[in-house]
Amino acid sequence: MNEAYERAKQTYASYGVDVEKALKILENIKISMHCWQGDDVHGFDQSGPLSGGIATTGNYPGRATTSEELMQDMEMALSLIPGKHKINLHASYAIFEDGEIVDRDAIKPKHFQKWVDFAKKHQLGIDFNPTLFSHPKAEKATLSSIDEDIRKFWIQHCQVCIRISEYFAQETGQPCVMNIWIPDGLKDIPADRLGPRKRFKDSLDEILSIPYDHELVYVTLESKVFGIGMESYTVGSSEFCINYVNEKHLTPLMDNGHYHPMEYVSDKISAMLLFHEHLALHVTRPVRWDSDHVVLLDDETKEIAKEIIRNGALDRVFIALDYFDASINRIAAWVIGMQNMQKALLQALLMPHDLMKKMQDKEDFTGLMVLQEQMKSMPFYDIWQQFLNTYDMDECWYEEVQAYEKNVLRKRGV
Ligand SMILES: C[C@H](O)[C@H](O)[C@@H](O)C(=O)CO
Ligand SMILES: [Mn+2]
Repeated sequence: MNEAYERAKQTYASYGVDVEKALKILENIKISMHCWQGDDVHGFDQSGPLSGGIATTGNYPGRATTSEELMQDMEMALSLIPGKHKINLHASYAIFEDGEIVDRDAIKPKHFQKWVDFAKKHQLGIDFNPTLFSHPKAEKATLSSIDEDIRKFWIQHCQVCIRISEYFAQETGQPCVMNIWIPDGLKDIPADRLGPRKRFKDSLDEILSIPYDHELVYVTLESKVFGIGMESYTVGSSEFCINYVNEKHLTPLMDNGHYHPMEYVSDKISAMLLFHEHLALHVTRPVRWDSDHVVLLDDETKEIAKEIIRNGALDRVFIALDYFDASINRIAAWVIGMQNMQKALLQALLMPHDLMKKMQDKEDFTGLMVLQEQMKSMPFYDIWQQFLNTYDMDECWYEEVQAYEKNVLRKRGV
């Protein structure tokens, strides 16, 4: 018997919290792990620079440069993360064989068959993203382009991505969240804000005019307030995206790096849940701006988790991570972020939400503050250890990552 765990369980029980129930719920929560942390968002379909305001800093050795390496690294990371999850792919991670070169408007399910094999081997679901950046045709604008050929190219790209998303869902037996984000915008003050948004709307209408199984594919739309090179105006603003998903019954996607620094996604979740069946999240850590730092167990991550749990929205919120840090060991970056999301959810599951809500409703704000502060020094560590133990895991995972870095990553020569 684990005495520390049993004692901690009793401490939580004294607040009316059922620890075993919380652990059971956590076991079944899937978090979508983004493949692009492993190769600094390069992808396999082009060798040009990153674009669309996507930037990585750092040159930590061992970046994955092939699909084999990326899968090997993801496998390593997943072996250190408790539970069964999903992986999140971008279209730029298509795998071409025998010298085949296929542009993004013509990629097919077969170019992702190895990812499906990988997912099946590890019992993972797959989420997907059309890649509308880091491509010669994305230098200016994509779905809002004034150039009809370019706009059509990206419409076609998103349509083939819907087909690939259906394939993922059929093969894995789990729905695929397919997220559309465009980097279109302007560096300086626009003369016409309406035109590009009108073209973006028309493009989305055309993309979504193809039939697809709405039970298998959840199309989401991700807004952004600004980006590098589009500081003054983004076509896919929050208002645009929220209104569009409302009209078309799509799913909104909120990335917590995509708002003004004093705006919090945690505060937006309840409002979105009142009007949408589902909500998708990109959990990240914006340091002063959309810097996509590794997710920590910080206040906003914990608050996001609390909003999902206390509103009973686990089956309505798709949780994905979105960050890319090239300055530290990339496998550690995955493990830290994934485990922190799980820790935040577990902490939220271990809170007496009904009691707290009653206090708020009775306007007992002093009692509520006392209780909220007490929650911060609960014996969470012992519960987390118990969770790791059920998966034969412990806190010493970094030693395994260090050994992998020495034996595998450092031998790659990048
Ligand atoms: C790779 C990107 O993070 C992603 O496509 C998008 O979700 C984003 O957040 C752009 O800032
Ligand atoms: Mn994002």
